[in-house]
Amino acid sequence: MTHSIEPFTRDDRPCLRLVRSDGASAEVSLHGAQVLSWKTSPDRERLYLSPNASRSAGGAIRGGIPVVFPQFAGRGPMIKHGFARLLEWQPGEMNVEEAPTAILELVDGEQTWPLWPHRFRARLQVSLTPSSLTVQLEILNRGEEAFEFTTALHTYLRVRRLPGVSLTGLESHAFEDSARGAVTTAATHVPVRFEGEVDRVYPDAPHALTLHDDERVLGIEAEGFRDTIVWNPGATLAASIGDLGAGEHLRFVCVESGTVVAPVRLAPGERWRGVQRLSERTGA
Ligand SMILES: O=P(O)(O)OC[C@H]1O[C@H](O)[C@H](O)[C@@H](O)[C@@H]1O
Repeated sequence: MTHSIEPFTRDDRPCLRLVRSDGASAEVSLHGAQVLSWKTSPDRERLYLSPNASRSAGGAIRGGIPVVFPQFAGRGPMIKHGFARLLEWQPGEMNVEEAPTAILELVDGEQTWPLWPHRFRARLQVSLTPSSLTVQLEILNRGEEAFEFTTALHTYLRVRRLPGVSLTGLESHAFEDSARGAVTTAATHVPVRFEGEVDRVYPDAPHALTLHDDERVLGIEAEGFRDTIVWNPGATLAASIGDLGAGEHLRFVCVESGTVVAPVRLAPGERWRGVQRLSERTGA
């Protein structure tokens, strides 16, 4: 069997399914260019998608890999996390030769100008490499004035047992604690664990992290992105979020590669690229 990329519909939304000859697969929605599923084998889903995720045309989808652009969270005047996750992207080039690779694009237009008066092209490239998923976001300034943006790949990683989950690689780094008024907090010198709400921004964070979920191990590498965001809403907040629900916080952690503290500035004609790579290391 060879690799393939096929269109299909999920919850009334046009999507692409990438399949590797070794059985790995990924699904990407044109809505938001959002990766909704990554399976390293047919029965091994690695991403979390909420069973209560919005199915409405213009809504944000809770789970997978939302593309946050051109504003992270409330760090600016725009709607939370910007508009990229709310709009329909266009399918671009596809390649199934070495690794199934799909490109989706969003360019500025009447929908974006009222929100952000800049001329840009965003391109998301999703590649299904052996035991790994590589997602690259490229932003081009196609206008005549410089602009600034913040951005992130807001990855929801599925976990089997939240109390058995730890994230290593950030132990010696201070962070902004968004769950406690963004107060700067000294390095903890222990792996991140998820007991209650965790909402942290690690500025200029290391670019190789490891998520342990009991015996399962996942590598998270970033290039081009400066910061790392770690989020789990905890029980109380999860229960109050309509498209999550009681108990859903037990099924994921977000480990986000972003540039959110100091915005990226692009001169006319300039491009910026950020990559997040998820790699299955070991475990059943
Ligand atoms: O609910 P959303 O708009 O998708 O945002 C979900 C979360 O995104 C990031 O991880 C932020 O750090 C959190 O503060 C936020 O709650």
